[in-house]
Amino acid sequence: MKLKKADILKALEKISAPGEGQNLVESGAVNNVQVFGDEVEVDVTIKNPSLQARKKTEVEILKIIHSEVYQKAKIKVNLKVDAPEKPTVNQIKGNPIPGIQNIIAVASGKGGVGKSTVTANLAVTLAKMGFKVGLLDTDIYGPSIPIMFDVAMEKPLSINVDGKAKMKPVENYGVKLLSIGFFTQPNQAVIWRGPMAAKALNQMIFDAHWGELDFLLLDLPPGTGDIHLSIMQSLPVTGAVVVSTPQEIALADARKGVAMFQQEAINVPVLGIVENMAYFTPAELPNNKYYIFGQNGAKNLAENIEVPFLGEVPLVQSIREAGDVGRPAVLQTATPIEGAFEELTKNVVQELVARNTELPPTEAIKITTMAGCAAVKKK
Ligand SMILES: Nc1ncnc2c1ncn2[C@@H]1O[C@H](COP(=O)(O)OP(=O)(O)OP(=O)(O)O)[C@@H](O)[C@H]1O
Repeated sequence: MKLKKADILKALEKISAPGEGQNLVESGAVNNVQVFGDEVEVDVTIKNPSLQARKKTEVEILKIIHSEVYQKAKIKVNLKVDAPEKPTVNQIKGNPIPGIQNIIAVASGKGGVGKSTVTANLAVTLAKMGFKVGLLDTDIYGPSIPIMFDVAMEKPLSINVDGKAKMKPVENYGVKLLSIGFFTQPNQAVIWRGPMAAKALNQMIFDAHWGELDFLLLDLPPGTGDIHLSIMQSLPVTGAVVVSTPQEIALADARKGVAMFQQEAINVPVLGIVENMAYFTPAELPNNKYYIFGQNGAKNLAENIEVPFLGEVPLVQSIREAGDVGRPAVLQTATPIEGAFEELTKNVVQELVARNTELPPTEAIKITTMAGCAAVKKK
């Protein structure tokens, strides 16, 4: 028997395209029908990639041609799937905090690599550039921001905002600060259970009067634990910065830190990796570099896992001293340290701008130009 293409197409009109309101022919799913005597070949492309949809479409095509056109037709179905690409942009999660434009989480896999030191100097550099900056120390295990900003003895005041009692961040060096350390005794070992810590953090985020901020930096606890998850879930984190030393064991943990942000459930864009303690420079021999923890480790890691490398910070005694006395090192102007942090901060802002242009505008992302960034203008 000689089959007719028109009859086949008419029969195929009785099948609906999976996941679409139209039939297979109307929707354009049928790309081609070829007929050779009693043989039929149907090329069809559907949008639903599930195995069930593919099987169902194929079986329906066979059935309808057999029942409506010719029972003994020899049918070949070439089925392709053209699923719409998943949006590659990252989603902003959590409730936006009114007035806060960008939230940057600073993380490290391993403890003690200088995450708080980098966060503090990044915050002060952004403030020096003219941005409005807040820093939330979420490190429940060892909150060091109050010491690094010389405000360890201060307590946030309660103020009345629109009839509600709100916590007023402590301020120093142009940076608004809240830390879990303000609510614990210095000598007391606080054992936070996940939900308790999450509650305390939520209060510091949502019951605080941060006002207008261009950037809220989050100093995260080291590692990749529960607390990280609850922060990522309750806050629209714009991007993450991962700090590592060039040392092998720190790098292995930094890799995990990056992977945590990139997990599908978290999906926070990684702005890049910072190499802290990249080399040691003695004050009396400023041109000598000693690669105590190895050379370019974090830089190579960044290249390897294809995330931006944001910059390197040397291991310098004055950075440690500045942290201990509560005056971040970048406050000493015209030093190589100030220069290194300016370069780093400029790169962070640049990556943030790039990331914000790729995302649909939301309350959480508004910085779209480098205007106001003094370090950028200088270059
Ligand atoms: N580039 C640097 N040069 C000299 N000392 C540094 C440098 N970076 C950090 N330090 C010092 O190393 C110690 C650890 O730094 P920091 O507390 O910032 O690390 P961390 O990763 O935040 O630690 P934690 O795991 O406790 O959160 C501090 O004494 C700090 O002053």
